Amino acid sequence: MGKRVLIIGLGLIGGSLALTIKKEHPDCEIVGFDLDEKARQLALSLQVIDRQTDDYKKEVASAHLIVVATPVQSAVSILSEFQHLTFQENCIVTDVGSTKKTIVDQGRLLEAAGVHFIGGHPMAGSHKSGVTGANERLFENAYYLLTPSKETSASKVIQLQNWLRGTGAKFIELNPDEHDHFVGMVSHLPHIIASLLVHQTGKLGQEFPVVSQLAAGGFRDITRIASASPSMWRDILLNNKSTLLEMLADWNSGMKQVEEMLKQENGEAIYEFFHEAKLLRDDLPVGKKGALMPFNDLYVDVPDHPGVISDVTGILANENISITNIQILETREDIMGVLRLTFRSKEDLTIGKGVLEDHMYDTYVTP
Ligand SMILES: NC(=O)c1ccc[n+]([C@@H]2O[C@H](COP(=O)([O-])OP(=O)(O)OC[C@H]3O[C@@H](n4cnc5c(N)ncnc54)[C@H](O)[C@@H]3O)[C@@H](O)[C@H]2O)c1
Ligand SMILES: O=C(O)C(=O)C[C@]1(C(=O)O)C=C[C@@H](O)C=C1
Repeated sequence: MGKRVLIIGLGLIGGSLALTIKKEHPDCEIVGFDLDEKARQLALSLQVIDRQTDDYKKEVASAHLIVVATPVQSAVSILSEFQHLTFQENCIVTDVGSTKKTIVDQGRLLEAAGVHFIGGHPMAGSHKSGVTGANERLFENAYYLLTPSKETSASKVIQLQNWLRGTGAKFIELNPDEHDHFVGMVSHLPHIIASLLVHQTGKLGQEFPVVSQLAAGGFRDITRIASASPSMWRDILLNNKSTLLEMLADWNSGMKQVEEMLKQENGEAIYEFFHEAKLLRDDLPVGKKGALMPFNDLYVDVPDHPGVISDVTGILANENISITNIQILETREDIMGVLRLTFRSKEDLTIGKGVLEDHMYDTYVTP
């Protein structure tokens, strides 16, 4: 009889992890629970899970791996309920929450009772939520952050990585404070900024509806994430409050400096502000594995006329090169647009770049 995995929270991340676990461990049984009955039924009919339960507490005792994949606040409550339950001796409990300190503090109480808890956070996702967006390749090449405590045995960490190896992610260990600080900077603060930008634009758009039509590639790129789940992000902010308050104070003082430069029409300072940002941004690890940049992406300038996308994909298909994602970054009438193609590997990217250039397309690895 194979092992049993219990996934609590059958949304984008829980569903995607269920798929990756099943891919690498086809003999295991994946049991799924979600508060929302529709999500449970959907996960079952999409074959993301093998079986659903409406009472996870009954399943805990027979599970070898338990993944809590709910929004952060619910994850903390579920872990606190776990204290009253009985687990198999070798069961590993993990989570996927975007903040770690409060969850790990709760998980540690379980460790004290002999349960192996290891906090986790795959640094990949989407602004989409729900099991319909589940994708077994979501975590490929991404960093998967783990926050074992000093007491967690190395063998348990390796066992968890083995369960999760189908993600194709790169594991990194951080302590929960480091995690919340670093991820606060590269994920949580940007989310607040993107959302405020949408609010400010929305206000202007109420008065001048044309504004929303003017919003082009730049606005779309910087605000895509504002379409994500509000309840997920409410929980993230509430669970990373002190870090984010410090970062917002820094942000406000940075904005004040920009305001001063502008009031004084200090062109030199404004130039330096943008120049330094450009150098820093250009120096980010493009092409290397990293939480900040997409991987194996090629940008292709394309004229905005019908058939161009099938021409590009056809050229690649003739060379047997698969693309894992294609995105149109900018489409303005009669003006050049940009396609972002994501390849499976660096080799595919290099060959794809070569053949597209042979067909007179302009391509770039950095946008
Ligand atoms: N979306 C991302 O980009 C991303 C990336 C990495 C980590 N995360 C983290 O993963 C977790 C899940 O995010 P998601 O994007 O999958 O969200 P989601 O909204 O797609 O799914 C969450 C699911 O949890 C269920 N749920 C809520 N409370 C529950 C409870 N008490 N018991 C059982 N089920 C419950 C919801 O019904 C929903 O189906 C969050 O903690 C989030 O911070 C998200
Ligand atoms: O790509 C996106 O849409 C995301 O917002 C993913 C993202 C991120 O900020 O990078 C969001 C939250 C998660 O905790 C991890 C990843």
